[in-house]
Amino acid sequence: MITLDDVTLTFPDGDQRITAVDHVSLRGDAGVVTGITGPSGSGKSSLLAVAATLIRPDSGRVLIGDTDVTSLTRSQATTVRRHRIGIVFQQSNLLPSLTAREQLEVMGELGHRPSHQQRKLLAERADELLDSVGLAEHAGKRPAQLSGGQRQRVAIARALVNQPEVLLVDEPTSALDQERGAAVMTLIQQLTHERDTATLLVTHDLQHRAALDRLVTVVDGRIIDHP
Ligand SMILES: Nc1ncnc2c1ncn2[C@@H]1O[C@H](COP(=O)(O)OP(=O)(O)OP(=O)(O)O)[C@@H](O)[C@H]1O
Repeated sequence: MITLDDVTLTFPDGDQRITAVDHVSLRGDAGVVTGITGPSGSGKSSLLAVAATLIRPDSGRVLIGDTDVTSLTRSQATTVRRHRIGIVFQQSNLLPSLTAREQLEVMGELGHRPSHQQRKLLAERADELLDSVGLAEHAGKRPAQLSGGQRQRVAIARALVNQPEVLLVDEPTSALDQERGAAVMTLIQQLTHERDTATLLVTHDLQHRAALDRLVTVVDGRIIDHP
């Protein structure tokens, strides 16, 4: 579960400050895709960056499970981010020289040197995840050999390799056509249900509304409805 509790985030804007997130409280439950929508500039990505511990809010708290990540040091927050949060950005941000399997293995090895046994388990998990995103046969391919939709699937699998409780996804379909976009959204919903992740998914277009279990709308940094 992820909880944002009365979070406010401002950015400098000349000699003033602009409020990107304005007293937002939001809970993402395990096994639920919570969609966050709203107009351009309304603060969706800022909200996600705070949830990801990438930006510390001016005030308010972010809890991952029971851990208040806003009170952690930068290095403690990095550890939480690596182990408990998976992040998928608009562009898949894959490393060009690595195969699909290696993208996942590298993520699993970040920050520690795995034993032989751990490496073996990681390779198994990478294969299992690539299978679950429909890419078992493409595990040995590099990003340039994959389509946009396949690259986004690798990015989703990579985000799940450390078995995170929280999955944060920013506009996953923006580089995809409608059909591939729909397939990626359905996949995220299916993995959220199967793996019990608390998924927050930012999207400005609602043609894939069916793949969201819940939807909140942000306008001018505030959540305006909580259906
Ligand atoms: N690094 C930054 N420095 C200054 N202002 C910023 C920064 N990032 C975002 N903002 C401002 O904060 C507000 C919210 O931006 P944000 O990117 O979170 O909106 P968004 O809803 O994700 O927009 P979009 O749908 O266009 O991606 C905007 O007014 C934006 O200009």
